[in-house]
Order: sequence, then C-alpha cells, then structure tokens
Amino acid sequence: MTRTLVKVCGCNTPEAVDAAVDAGADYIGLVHFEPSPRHVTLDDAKRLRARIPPETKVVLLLVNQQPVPTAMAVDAIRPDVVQFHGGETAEWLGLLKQNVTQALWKAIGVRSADSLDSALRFKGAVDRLLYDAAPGVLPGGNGVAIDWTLLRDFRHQLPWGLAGGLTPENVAEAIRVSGTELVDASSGLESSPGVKDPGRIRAFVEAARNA
Ligand SMILES: O=C(O)c1ccccc1N[C@@H]1O[C@H](COP(=O)(O)O)[C@@H](O)[C@H]1O
Repeated sequence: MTRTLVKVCGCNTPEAVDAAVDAGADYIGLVHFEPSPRHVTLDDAKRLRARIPPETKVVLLLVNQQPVPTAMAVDAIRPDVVQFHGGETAEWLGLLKQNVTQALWKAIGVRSADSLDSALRFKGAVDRLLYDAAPGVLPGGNGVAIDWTLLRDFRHQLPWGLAGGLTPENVAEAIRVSGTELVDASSGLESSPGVKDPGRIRAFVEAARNA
C-alpha cells in the first residue's frame, strides 16, 4: 500500500503550524494572498516557517503575483515548494522554473474532463498539478469538492494531487475513488474561516494515513 502524502494548508498561527507538524503532515501551506482569511504577511510567514522542522516541507501559496513580488516572497521564506493558485501561465511558470530551486505546483480549477486535458500544457513547466474546484469567492480555499472519478479515469502525465473540500470525514473516500497520492485540505480543517482546529488537523492526517 502506498503512503498518501498529506498537505495541511492555510496554517496562519504557531498553534496551527505546531498541530500540523505534530500530526505528521508532509507539507504545510502558508497562504500569502491578502484577500484570504488565511493570509500571512512575509514577516509572519518567516516566523512560522522557522517553527517547521526540515522533514516537513513548506509550501508557499501565491496568487497572480508579479515577478518581483514572487521573487521577494521566495527569497524571504525559502519554501520547499511554491504553489500557484491563480491564472499564472505555463510560459511564465516555465521561465520561473529555470530561475528557482523550489519545486513548483500549479492549481487547476476542475470543471470537467476537459480541464484535465487542458492542464497538460503545464507539462515541463511545473513539478505537480493540484486539482481543485474552479474559483469561487476566492481562487481556492472555498471548501468545494470536485468529481473525484474524473481523476481516476484520466491518463496522468505529471505528478498530481487532490484538493477542494477535503475533510477528515471524506478524505478516505476521496483517496479511494480518485487514486491520488497527495491530499491537500484547508477550510475543512477549521472551526471558522481562517481558524484551524488542531483536532480536525489530527483527524485528517490520521484518516488519510489509514485510507
Ligand atoms: O486557502 C485559501 O484561502 C486560498 C486562497 C487562495 C487560493 C487558494 C487557497 N487555498 C487552497 O485551495 C485549495 C482548496 O482548499 P479547501 O480545502 O477547499 O479549503 C487548497 O490547496 C488550499 O490550500
């Protein structure tokens, strides 16, 4: 049985970061996007990053940032992964990939099987695709699930992961149906928008591990 990788995203306090580390998450996401209730400034992100041990990977989430702010954020935080969750193009990400050491992930808003075909344009430009619901109020973090069967039936050409509306209650089923090797959750692990619940973080990691 393969071990499913687990990302806990939107950790914006020391308590949330510590809960995700203690639960054994593989990746911890820091959201640097002002409209989000999970936004952290670069100074706060740096402080949170310092609490994360090397065996837990840090993912910096950016949305439609220009090249200079992107470089500043990457230099300041030194994440292991940069996750792009906006309308960033394959061309731009391909250029960026030549200039940074971090792994690059691109979130894809999935509406239908066509979304998966169209995302193949990111082949060579990013290291992983993260399938999420199509943008709603925010570009992500809306707690909306996608049709997991689309992923099971697709011939994947890049490493990929599943996001969108995952919770401790549905993650085992999501892994079983989609066949994903990585799950990513944010709003489903909260007691209110932007407030992580340590108990739900623990339950999510445990449910994913036992799936
Ligand atoms: O979490 C946010 O506020 C956010 C803001 C802007 C872009 C992405 C965001 N979150 C990411 O969206 C997916 C799905 O989240 P959810 O589990 O449905 O809440 C995940 O990668 C979040 O990190």
